[in-house]
Amino acid sequence: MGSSTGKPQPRQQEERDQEFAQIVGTSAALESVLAEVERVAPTGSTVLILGETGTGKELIARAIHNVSTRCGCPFVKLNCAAIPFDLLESELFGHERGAFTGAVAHRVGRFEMADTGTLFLDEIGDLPLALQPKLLRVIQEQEFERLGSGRTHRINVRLVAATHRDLSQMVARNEFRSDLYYRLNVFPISIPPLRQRRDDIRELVMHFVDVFSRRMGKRIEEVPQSTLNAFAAYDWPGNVRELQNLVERAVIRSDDGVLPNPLSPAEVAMGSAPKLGAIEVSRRRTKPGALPDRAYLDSLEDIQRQHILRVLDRTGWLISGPNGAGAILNIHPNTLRSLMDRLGIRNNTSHSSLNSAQSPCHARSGNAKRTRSESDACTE
Ligand SMILES: Nc1ncnc2c1ncn2[C@@H]1O[C@H](COP(=O)(O)OP(=O)(O)OP(=O)(O)O)[C@@H](O)[C@H]1O
Repeated sequence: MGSSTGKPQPRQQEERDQEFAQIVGTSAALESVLAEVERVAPTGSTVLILGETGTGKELIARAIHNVSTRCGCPFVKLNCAAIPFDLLESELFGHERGAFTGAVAHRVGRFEMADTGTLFLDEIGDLPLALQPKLLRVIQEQEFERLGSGRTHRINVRLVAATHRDLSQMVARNEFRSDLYYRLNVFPISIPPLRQRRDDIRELVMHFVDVFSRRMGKRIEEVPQSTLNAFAAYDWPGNVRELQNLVERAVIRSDDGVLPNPLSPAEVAMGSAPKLGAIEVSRRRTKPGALPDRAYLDSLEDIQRQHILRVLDRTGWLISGPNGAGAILNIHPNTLRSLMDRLGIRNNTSHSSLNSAQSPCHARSGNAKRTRSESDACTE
């Protein structure tokens, strides 16, 4: 653990590195997240982890548990979005036999399973309003009753919750109870999206190349600069999970020891950062005065096409009206339509703008979070 007074000493640094061994990356943004983890872990306080899908919220929750005095006790996870409403209460608090139709035996809930340890409630923003007072009570009083029982159970559980939603906005819309929000928001930790910590990309790529090449028994001897440049310029809407999946795809595709660029043109168009990012990468690696590699210089049309596709993706392909792409791009809808025609942008799977069989919408949903099954709500 680092001291609270400044930089960790070498031994502390070594211990810290071991504790965070699974967390790859050395960007300043990630380092400051880890410093927050170190600060809060030993306190036992409730932590709220905020971040887009795939940024590593669960990894951070586990790190908080591992660095805390509860390490060695249970770490129990429940994904509130993965459990049907009717079953969620029983999952959390357990039930007695006969508590409801189908309750043929008594069942221990996640709070009891996590006793003395940590309960990680993922997607807390999806917790139904009806269950929120019960959760508030158990956080405040550390006691609850199983469904169908009047017996009160006392427990000692540290709660770590996570969400990709803006809970304060949900509170403003009366979709989330303010008292529960304040109780959860004791110590918020925000994990920045990968596009805001591009310094981590290279290390993550190397890490996952290592993981997948070992797993598949393949030798990857070279990760070309062009592949790294493509990764560095991409926007990563699915964050580290998406990067992990794309590296896996690239390792599967590699048959000559070289890691190919796994990003399809559709993915690049849908999720690319402003291409200046790529140019900057080239510039940084190019001798002063030399021109960046032409391969990374997009034509104006390419940039227009990518930007229009991104805006259309946001508006659900709505072109006119105050929420349409025309209004966002500040051009008349008819002008936008003719521009789309000229650039070959069409909203169907056969559009040819990207030379791809995949529609942009499909490309995006391919990157998006995989549907979680009930089995994701696992226990360790
Ligand atoms: N810094 C990192 N180093 C190594 N692996 C990482 C890192 N961040 C995330 N991952 C990996 O990326 C995947 C997604 O991470 P995780 O499940 O923790 O994200 P999440 O934010 O909880 O996602 P979701 O919101 O969809 O539940 C996991 O396989 C995790 O191990």
